[in-house]
Amino acid sequence: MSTKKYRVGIVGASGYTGSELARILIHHPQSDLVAITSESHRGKRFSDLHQQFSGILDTTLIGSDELDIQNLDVLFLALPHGVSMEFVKRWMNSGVKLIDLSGDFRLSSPTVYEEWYKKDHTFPEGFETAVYGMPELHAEAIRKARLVANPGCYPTASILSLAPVFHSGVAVDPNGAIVDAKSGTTGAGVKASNTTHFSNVNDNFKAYGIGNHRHTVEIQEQLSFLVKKSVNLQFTPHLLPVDRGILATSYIQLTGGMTQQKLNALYRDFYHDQPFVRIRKEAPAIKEVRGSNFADLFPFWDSRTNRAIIVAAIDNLVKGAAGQAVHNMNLMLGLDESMGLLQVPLQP
Ligand SMILES: NC(=O)C1=CN([C@@H]2O[C@H](COP(=O)(O)OP(=O)(O)OC[C@H]3O[C@@H](n4cnc5c(N)ncnc54)[C@H](OP(=O)(O)O)[C@@H]3O)[C@@H](O)[C@H]2O)C=CC1
Ligand SMILES: CC(=O)N[C@@H](CCC(=O)OP(=O)(O)O)C(=O)O
Repeated sequence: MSTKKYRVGIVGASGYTGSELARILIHHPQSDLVAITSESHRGKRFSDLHQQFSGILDTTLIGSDELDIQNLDVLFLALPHGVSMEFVKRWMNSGVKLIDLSGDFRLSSPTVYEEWYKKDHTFPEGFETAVYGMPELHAEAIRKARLVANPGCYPTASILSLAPVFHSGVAVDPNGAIVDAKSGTTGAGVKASNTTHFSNVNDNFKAYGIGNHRHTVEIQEQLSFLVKKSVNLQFTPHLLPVDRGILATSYIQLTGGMTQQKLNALYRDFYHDQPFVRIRKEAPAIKEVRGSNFADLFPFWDSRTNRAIIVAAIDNLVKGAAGQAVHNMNLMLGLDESMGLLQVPLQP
């Protein structure tokens, strides 16, 4: 078995997913983290910015204009949407494998993007090449991809929850599904804002983006792709007073004839060869996946209302972002898909 080291770079080092990528990649046996960029902190050391890396990763940050792109095998873009597309445009034909953590290339077309993100797309050509990076659904395409659009954190929890039932065709009305999701504040990025201000988050809990959050269309499109017809669903996010974690509870109306045993079998069969989806016997808690790449699912059949209720827990920064991105890298490089990603969750 080859033990070749692949040369890897991260753009956007000062952000949360940039730091989480570094945390995973430094222990990845076949990655060599050779370049980390920061526009706002170039010249500083990575560990000056993220002090938990002191003595572990003291690499000097460079500007993205200083990157020796020809010298890299893989480049992660951990940038805000709207910013990332310019970098994809610049490096699309450089030969480097690009993994974009933003939402810039996740949707089916620039038109859908502009409708939901309320901004112009400056690199529409990228949509022809981009592959939606959810390994549980698109592993074959990801293996051949030059540009992977890494999924959003809420869509990761939501799509994994709904896919087995939608794929089996037992939902009464695929348009009637409801996803009620809650996220920790790191989902909003490193920049302080009124929303993430301590006094507004601590001892508090609120819904936002009701009826119009951009992740609604991302979830709908992936499920539509799976069932080969248009899907409309209800998605409501909430902000939790915790650092990390997403807990999503999904409701799908079924006809009778379902049992708890059959529902469990549906989920176990759909994910039987997936290393990071764990089908649980009880509802998972966010601390049971914290710091790990696992997505824990609990399918529950409510015979009283004929509803399947699926509770999902992920770490938004790992399975919802950096971990899933490294999983995509493994597939793109033809490596064991779980390489460097089998950390045990940090509990308590
Ligand atoms: N946080 C999460 O849970 C998840 C995030 N994502 C997506 O991943 C991407 C990165 O997220 P995250 O790490 O949380 O974001 P952050 O806001 O924490 O970090 C983004 C970084 O991008 C760099 N940057 C470069 N140009 C700009 C610019 N014009 N404006 C602002 N920042 C800029 C900055 O780093 P520097 O100055 O060092 O270059 C900044 O720290 C986003 O697209 C996000 O939507 C996806 C799933 C989950
Ligand atoms: C808690 C929180 O604010 N979460 C973010 C989504 C997280 C994310 O990064 O999603 P994208 O990659 O699709 O932008 C939000 O609701 O906007």
